[in-house]
Amino acid sequence: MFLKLNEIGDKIAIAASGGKDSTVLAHIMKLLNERYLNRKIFFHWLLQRYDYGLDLFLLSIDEGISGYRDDSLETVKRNQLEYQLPLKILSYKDLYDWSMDDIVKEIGRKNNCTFCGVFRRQALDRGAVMLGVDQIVTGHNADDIAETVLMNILRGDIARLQRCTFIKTKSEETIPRSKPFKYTYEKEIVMYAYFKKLDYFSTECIYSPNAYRGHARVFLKDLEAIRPSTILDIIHSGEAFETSAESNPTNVTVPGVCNRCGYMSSRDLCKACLLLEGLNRGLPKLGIGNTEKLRKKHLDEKEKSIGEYSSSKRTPGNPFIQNFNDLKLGSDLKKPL
Ligand SMILES: Nc1ncnc2c1ncn2[C@@H]1O[C@H](COP(=O)(O)OP(=O)(O)OP(=O)(O)O)[C@@H](O)[C@H]1O
Repeated sequence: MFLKLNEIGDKIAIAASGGKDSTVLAHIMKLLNERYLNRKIFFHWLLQRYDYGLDLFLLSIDEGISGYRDDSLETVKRNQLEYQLPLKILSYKDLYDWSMDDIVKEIGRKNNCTFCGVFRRQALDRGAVMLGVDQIVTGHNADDIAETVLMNILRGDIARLQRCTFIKTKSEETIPRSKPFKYTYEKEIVMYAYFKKLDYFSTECIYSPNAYRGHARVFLKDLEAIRPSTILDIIHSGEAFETSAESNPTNVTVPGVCNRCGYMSSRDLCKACLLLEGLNRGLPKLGIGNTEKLRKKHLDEKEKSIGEYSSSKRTPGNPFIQNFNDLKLGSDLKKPL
């Protein structure tokens, strides 16, 4: 499985949160990569199977969640010493000027996971570019993927449903990501970590109790109690929806860059910049839910109020007359990579 996802000589960033999944992932990748120098010994062929020849890195994102991520990053640092792998840590505060603590203060505990997920995805991509890796691997397990399939069905998000079960992303515009634990149950990972006495951080995120994912998780656990194969059944159902870019235009992403941050995006303004724009303007709901509707509504309101505003007072630099098209030209929020 691991070898099929990677090629010998690949540079791989292991997305390390300090939790059980990514800790087990780092442990196993390190183990599979181990090189045995004494090749003349009798069981040479047996031992050589581990010699994957990958160039491994740990990549962690510090979302700025006091009492949670700071502690889990300490676990990552201990594992870095244990596994002797280079570690890169990037923080939301440095990349976006907002930590999750700041964001939650601004928007409350509803929808905060949307910000965290979008920012983390981009932060991991940015870290991967800095490290010059060919691929990112994450610790998503079978339970996580089944939850995602369920959530996409419940939200009617067909585009995501068609690609959420890919073991390796197929988009040409970003660094590929793979999920080697796609078919591994969470309980197997916990047992492995326990019996191998791995050092991992097991506290749930303090800002996620209200997340929609939590409801999908509870529902899934109830179903699993009735029918043990539920998790893999749901993944297989999700796979039945998988479509390639050739057969379905919704899966086609046009490679490009965000006009604001210059980072990879299939749209003029990437989702992270749209969310940031909302935060910086005191309109935190701007990038949540049906973005198109909100963009249009916001634009209409601006245009209406501009019409009521005396034209003599309008100046090109006046923020009052900025609309969303102006965002494409802006660079005030741009942070260097
Ligand atoms: N802050 C982070 N830094 C780096 N990678 C992360 C981070 N948060 C999540 N990931 C990656 O995404 C995967 C799934 O995220 P999830 O939120 O389920 O992680 P977790 O519960 O904090 O920890 P884990 O999945 O490692 O047990 C992780 O296994 C890890 O590979």
